[in-house]
Amino acid sequence: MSVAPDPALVAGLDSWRSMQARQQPAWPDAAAVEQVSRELSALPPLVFAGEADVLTARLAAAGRGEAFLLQGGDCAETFAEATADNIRNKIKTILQMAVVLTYGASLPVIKMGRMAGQYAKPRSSDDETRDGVTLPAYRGDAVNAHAFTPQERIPDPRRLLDAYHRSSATLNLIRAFTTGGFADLRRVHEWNRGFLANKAYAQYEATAEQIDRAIRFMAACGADFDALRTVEFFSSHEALLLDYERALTRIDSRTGTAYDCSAHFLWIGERTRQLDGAHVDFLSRVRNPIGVKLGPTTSADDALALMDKLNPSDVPGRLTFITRMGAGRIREALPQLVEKVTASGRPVTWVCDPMHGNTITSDSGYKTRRLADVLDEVRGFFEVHRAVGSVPGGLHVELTGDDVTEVLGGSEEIDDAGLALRYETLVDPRLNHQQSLEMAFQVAEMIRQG
Ligand SMILES: O=C[C@H](O)[C@H](O)COP(=O)(O)O
Ligand SMILES: C=C(OP(=O)(O)O)C(=O)O
Repeated sequence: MSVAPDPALVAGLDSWRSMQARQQPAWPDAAAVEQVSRELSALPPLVFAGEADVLTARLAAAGRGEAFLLQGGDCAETFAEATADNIRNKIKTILQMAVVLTYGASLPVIKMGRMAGQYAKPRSSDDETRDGVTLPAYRGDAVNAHAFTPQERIPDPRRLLDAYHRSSATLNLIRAFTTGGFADLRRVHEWNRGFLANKAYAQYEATAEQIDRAIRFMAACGADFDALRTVEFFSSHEALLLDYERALTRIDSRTGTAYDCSAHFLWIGERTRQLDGAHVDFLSRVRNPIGVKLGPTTSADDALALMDKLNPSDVPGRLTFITRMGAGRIREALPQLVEKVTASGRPVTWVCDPMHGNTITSDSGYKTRRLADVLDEVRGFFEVHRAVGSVPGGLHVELTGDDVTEVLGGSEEIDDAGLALRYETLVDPRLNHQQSLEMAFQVAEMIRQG
């Protein structure tokens, strides 16, 4: 039997429309946006509310130190790259990192992609100028195209429908890979095939061999391995384009409450987390587990006020704070936040995004990051939580399963000249497959030390 929603709850889902919504595209035609919203509202949800509830329970465990979140994927997914090869390589990378973390740290790892919906980006500037020509900035494939022509840069709401369909196809393949046998832990070696031999892969092979031996031993003892065949894999993206998120929000017939069914987990970005802003209001009204990015200027009072607004009933796992302070600032900026939030005794899951506070421009002009800074921020995150007695609950990273050259350093020693070889991202630099594995080994060690 379905539960009827409270009419006030349904009306509240549109209250963001009278608030300031930052980082929205300047859509040229409001009627076209309304038409697309109607079409999206009539399409099936991408996820089931019950799956979001399972994730809330998993994130609650991460908040208590009984699990660890690994959230990773592109800075910005693109329509052109929503291919089987790309999706498979990203999943393989996340599965491999998860194996390294699970084995190294003896903790269950919650696997979540910045995938199947990460098609919109907040930007520092509304415009981009090249050779004296100024056009609207690229805001992700859900909004406009990257090509630098006046026509391509005009925000087009029909792209929201494309974003929905690409997300749907991506999620379909993710579900096939993660439940159809590809993610079976007994294939742990095969996820490494096709990558060139190097230090991180050799280290991975050694771990995989140990896991294999343990599995063979348990099999010989008569253990039942059905549970190893499938893995839980959750989708997530920044809930930036409120017309899209609203249209994908549905009333759960089991409970009469609202879920944003565009993904299992949605987060609010550093640029849109104003307490009286539209994004915070909208996500306060859906029941998914949600995150908020917190940059180095966040005060403890900001964090506490966000908890009041976004998780007034103190549901464990509902609210994740994703801190992105920068390696140079985390040790001074994070303690005051963590101390006060911890002293409140209220549940929050703390996750480290070591990417967004460490962006630099290289001498040759590439937007990049140093792997050393990224790892140093993760180290600082663990140090602060250990000192305060709180729980470092996870990692949020921009990565790809491919062999790109966007982040400096790592055992391949990518330098400024090397960036030009395969710099493919349209917005922010991502760890490549090897750098991602290197990071997993180091983070497993950090967890183990605790
Ligand atoms: O991914 C994060 C932001 O969208 C990105 O850093 C903004 O980049 P910009 O400063 O190039 O606009
Ligand atoms: C824009 C992002 O991050 P932040 O809001 O932390 O800058 C992002 O994660 O894509």
